[in-house]
Amino acid sequence: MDHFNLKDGVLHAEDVALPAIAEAVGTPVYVYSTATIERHVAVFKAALAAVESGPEGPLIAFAVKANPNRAVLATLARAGLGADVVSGGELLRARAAGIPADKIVFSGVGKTEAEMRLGLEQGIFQFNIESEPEAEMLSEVAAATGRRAPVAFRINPNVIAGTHAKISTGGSEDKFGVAYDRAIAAYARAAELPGLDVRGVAVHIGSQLTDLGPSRAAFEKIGALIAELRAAGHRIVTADLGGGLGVPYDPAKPVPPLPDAYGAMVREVTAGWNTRLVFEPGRVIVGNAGVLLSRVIRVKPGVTDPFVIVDAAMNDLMRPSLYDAWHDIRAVTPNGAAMTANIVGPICESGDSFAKKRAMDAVGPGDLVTFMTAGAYGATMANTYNSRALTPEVLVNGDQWAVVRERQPIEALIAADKLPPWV
Ligand SMILES: Cc1ncc(COP(=O)(O)O)c(C=O)c1O
Ligand SMILES: N[C@@H](CCCC[NH3+])C(=O)O
Repeated sequence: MDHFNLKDGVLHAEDVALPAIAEAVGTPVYVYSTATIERHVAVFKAALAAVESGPEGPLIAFAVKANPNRAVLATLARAGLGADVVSGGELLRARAAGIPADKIVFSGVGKTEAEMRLGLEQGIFQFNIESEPEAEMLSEVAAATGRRAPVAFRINPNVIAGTHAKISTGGSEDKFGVAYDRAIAAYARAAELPGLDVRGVAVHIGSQLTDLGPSRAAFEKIGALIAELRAAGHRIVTADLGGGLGVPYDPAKPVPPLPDAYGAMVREVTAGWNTRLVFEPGRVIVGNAGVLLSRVIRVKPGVTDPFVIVDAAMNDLMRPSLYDAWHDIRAVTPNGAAMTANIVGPICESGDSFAKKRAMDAVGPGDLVTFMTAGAYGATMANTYNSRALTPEVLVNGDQWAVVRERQPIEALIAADKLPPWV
């Protein structure tokens, strides 16, 4: 359940009519619902209420990459969430939004020395490191300042997640994590490094997972590894199970497992682990909490189906062109009629297409449409291709709303380029 519903024939975000936002801010614009975000946090927390996770309970570290808007992060901070970050930039954003450093996990295969130093200075909860060379570098950086970095190795369990290849991370040919078979040797070496406090394991096999089987298989392997590591004398006190839970995009497809089912599976698999569990949900918290609101520029006849040309494009929402992802498309003021159309943006790429032969509400020039389930990996993946300024973002809360990122002025985009003296 989200909070985007028709009221008196007009699509609302909570109690705010979307045309009011479009009038005031222009289109395209991302619109997020506070109530949906808060509801998803509550549902996710409740789903994990019964897992064994030591006296402090699980650490739920929101995957900042899914939606790094500072107002969104501040909303999550208020709800008690930590953050999973993959760059110094994300770390600083999370801190700027009020997320305490001791609730921050730093993931990613390519942390630089500067990023390691930043994490150490901030006093983050844990570095999830992804290779032996990274362990060596982090140890050196930490030891140079007399610190010991709290560390978990991210393990690549060689489990195929069954999601889109571009968002699958747990196969042995993927760049992520230390190969399961190398784990024992990696921990043994890392335990000798002066700058590390190796105290955990981590795993994340992919995103938009619609079947719990692969996650279960990966977690079972992690459980076996924890036992092996302890037998080898390592102190393992944290287990980070990553993110990845899918959300419904296409109403015609089966609904992915709900957080409750995920929580029950985790509870069963992790019973007796005697670790503090960490979770890194992204999409499941914010995916259905956002829409991209856009206006139809014109409708162009096609050979079979018309092209509905909207003012949003692949630079604003990359998912359809990158992953052939489905986003439901709704009219903001549906008139009861239906149409089959190709929904495209104005960019000069054939790939700038949101949907082909889509059966949807009938719309015409000037009408508003929404791309649903755009709260995760939407605005954050936007770019300025075709010199299109970055899209603004709006956060709704009941009957209030605020611009939480202004539309980038085109002048700012142009001014960012500097001319060398010879032109
Ligand atoms: C290490 C890590 N943690 C968490 C996430 C969040 O994933 P999701 O948004 O699918 O929950 C990702 C992205 O796949 C990730 O790479
Ligand atoms: N960007 C992807 C998810 C990537 C997850 C990153 N580890 C998407 O939109 O589905």
